[in-house]
Amino acid sequence: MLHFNQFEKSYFDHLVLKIDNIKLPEGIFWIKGSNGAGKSTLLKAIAGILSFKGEIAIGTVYLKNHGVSYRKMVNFAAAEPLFPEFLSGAEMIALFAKAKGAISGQAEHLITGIGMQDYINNPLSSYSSGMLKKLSLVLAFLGKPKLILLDEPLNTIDAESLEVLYRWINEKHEKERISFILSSHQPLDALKLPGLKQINIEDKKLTLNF
Ligand SMILES: Nc1ncnc2c1ncn2[C@@H]1O[C@H](COP(=O)(O)OP(=O)(O)OP(=O)(O)O)[C@@H](O)[C@H]1O
Repeated sequence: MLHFNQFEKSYFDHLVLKIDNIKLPEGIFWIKGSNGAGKSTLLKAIAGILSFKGEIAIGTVYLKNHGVSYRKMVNFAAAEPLFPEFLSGAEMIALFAKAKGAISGQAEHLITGIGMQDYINNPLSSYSSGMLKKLSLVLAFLGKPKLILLDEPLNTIDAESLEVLYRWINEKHEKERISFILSSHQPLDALKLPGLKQINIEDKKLTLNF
């Protein structure tokens, strides 16, 4: 599904990650590594929002050569999402829904599914960190991506929303064959995500533990 070839990411002279040649199959992956290991860096590179050396591709669609088509296939929720404070949640979702080609009704289904309907029209400046996190999750599920990247999705969301998130991931994977890469310092519940596979980042390298 996701192919890395001669991938290297450095910040100035500091090499963070080097992946010679790895093909990740379809699935749900938990990317693990200590603080500063490079998890967010990798997710941002896959999302196409960080420069890097080498190639990342989904099938035959290369991020560097087919940027628009590639980015349509990849959705990303940042660990600490930042949004324009003057917009409402509904306006933010409408923008993303259009950009991602979401079908009619999908956004409303996600908003009510995760319980945001009571404050969806309020300005984002009034949102708590958990409310912003839920918004970032809704945005990540919009459209029809092939891959959804969730950086620390468990941070700040309540137990009820976590159950919704597990259900959404399983449904999307089973029904639409969408793959997921999640980073989390908190343990992910393997019973609630059957087939969860682990990836490790250690010593600037990626190891597939499956
Ligand atoms: N914008 C940046 N400029 C310079 N160095 C950076 C930048 N972003 C990250 N780094 C460095 O890259 C390395 C990997 O950082 P990254 O945020 O990807 O780690 P992480 O595994 O997500 O960490 P954590 O578990 O603490 O969130 C760290 O050494 C960090 O200092």
